[in-house]
Amino acid sequence: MRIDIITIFPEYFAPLELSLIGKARASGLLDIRLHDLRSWTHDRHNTVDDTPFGGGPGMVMKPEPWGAALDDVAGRGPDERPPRLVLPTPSGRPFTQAAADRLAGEPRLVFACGRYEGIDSRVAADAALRMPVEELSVGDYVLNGGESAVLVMVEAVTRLLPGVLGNADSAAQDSFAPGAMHNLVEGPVYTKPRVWRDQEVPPVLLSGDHGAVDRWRRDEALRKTVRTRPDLAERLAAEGDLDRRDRE
Ligand SMILES: NC(=O)c1ccno1
Repeated sequence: MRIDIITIFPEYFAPLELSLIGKARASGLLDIRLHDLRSWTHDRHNTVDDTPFGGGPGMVMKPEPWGAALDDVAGRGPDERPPRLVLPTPSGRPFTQAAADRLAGEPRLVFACGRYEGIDSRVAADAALRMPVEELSVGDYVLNGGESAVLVMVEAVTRLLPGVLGNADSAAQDSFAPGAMHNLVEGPVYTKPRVWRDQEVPPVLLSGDHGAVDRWRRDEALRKTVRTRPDLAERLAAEGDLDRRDRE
């Protein structure tokens, strides 16, 4: 997968040199390219923003640098599939595990990091003439810019690519993963020592009975989901999963 990130703060993405994503880039599994939006400005101050039409506080990112940057970065050959453009914004559709799974199937993603009050809305409309465009939100809160949201999305998406996680099975057992963990969050996990500060590891985990361990883990995931995510528990109940799983 190739990922292009356009931002006025390329240094924000230093963490993508670390850990599993860093290793995937070094191995060629993942091609992440950073682009400084100011490279597409031509004035002395490398201006990327201006006051909003209609008045109001803050500044809006100018369309010209974004248009030129996307023309260059998201440009493609006549027989190449266009990349998918992702715009992180509080006003976007929720970025969920399902969205991460879907985006992990894309050969190319371009992330546009807005700042200030956002990017002139004509940029997304213009880009949509040439490529699929998605506005996605990592949560119902506002950040100072899209960079933190893109770090979150890039990590959630790229960890699903074959070969990035050490153990391919672990993603399937994560909270929200499609299949057995759909609408479920993970329950508790334990490692050595068996007793720590008078807390003992649940004996079933030491039993060697894999069926019993699987059932215990599912029950604990259900309990955790009911306790911390009643919204998901409602969905499970509506799908009849909660009752069926409860009985198992
Ligand atoms: N909630 C978000 O995804 C976001 C992006 C930029 N600011 O907030």
